[in-house]
Amino acid sequence: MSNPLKVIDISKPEDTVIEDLLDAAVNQGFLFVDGHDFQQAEVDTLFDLSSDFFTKTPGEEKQKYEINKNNIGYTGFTTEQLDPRKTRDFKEGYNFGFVNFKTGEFNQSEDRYYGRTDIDNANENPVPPLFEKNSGIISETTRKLHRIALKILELITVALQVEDRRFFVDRHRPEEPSGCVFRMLRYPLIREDDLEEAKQANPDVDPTIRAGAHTDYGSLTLLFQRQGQQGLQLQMGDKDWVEVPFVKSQHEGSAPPLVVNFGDLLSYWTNGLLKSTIHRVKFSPGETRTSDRYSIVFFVHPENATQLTPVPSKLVRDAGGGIEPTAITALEHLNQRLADTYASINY
Ligand SMILES: O=C(O)CCC(=O)C(=O)O
Ligand SMILES: [Fe+2]
Repeated sequence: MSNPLKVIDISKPEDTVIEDLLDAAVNQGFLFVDGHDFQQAEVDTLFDLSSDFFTKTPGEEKQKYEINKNNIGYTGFTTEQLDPRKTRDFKEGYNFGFVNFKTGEFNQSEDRYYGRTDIDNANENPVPPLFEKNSGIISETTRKLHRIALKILELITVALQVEDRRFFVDRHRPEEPSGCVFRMLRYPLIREDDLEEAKQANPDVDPTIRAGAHTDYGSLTLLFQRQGQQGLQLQMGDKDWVEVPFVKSQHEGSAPPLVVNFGDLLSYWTNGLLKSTIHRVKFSPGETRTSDRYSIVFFVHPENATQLTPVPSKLVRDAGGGIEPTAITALEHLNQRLADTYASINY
């Protein structure tokens, strides 16, 4: 499969990568990022952990950790609907949230996360025992992903010719409350749901679509996929759907490049200059896939209180054409999008 996306190596000197980064952000909204410091063995361990959780935990046990108002927990096969016009997504996921990226603590209680107390109430966002047992690698992974995200954001700041190169970094501080979520996802090979019923209600239902067409909400999304488990597709330009291939790292022993895309918030913040591209997950009919698709995703958001007034850059100003979008906070932006997606959960 040919690769329609750029691959940038963030371990290379800054001035050799920023042009490609900006070009990808402005024209495609997606790219591959190599030169992160994840080893293949490390990422294999994470995927093994994810498959252990999804395939070895009984359904009723998973329900005990069902997604809550903090966007933390397990989403089963009927919870999420990324494209509201279509059937529900046939996939399952587990969201880790309320992470302090300085200490690596995750699923903290609300009071502790917001700094109202030092005491953690572990029952509020309970961690399944398998993840509790492996909390070390989960913490390390989230911290590392956050550092990589900051590096990419700093490169974008330079590419956008913003005077203060820490503009985004200062608004994504690791220990401040934000909408950041670390997520494990599984799309089973065979779908077992009431598709017939869904088809009768809506003849447009396509059983091969596993995550409906959508854009991401935050600033950046970083994703690991596995060889032989493709399925992510993008809507770019006037082309129909473009497949994201699997590509290998240029670094010996390293995990594959991260798939990185820009979310609605960053697009809003840059007057639409950076693209938040529509994507979905689809299994091709009749393909010779032999395993489920697993992905590991990190959704990056700025600190909740961040005011989304346009980024101070001439490129951003020009993109706005003199029109200033309404200044809302990052939290307001996120809440609006979450309310649309989880229509069945009351906030
Ligand atoms: O699993 C994937 O490849 C894509 C997931 C995704 O787009 C999402 O969860 O927002
Ligand atoms: Fe997405």
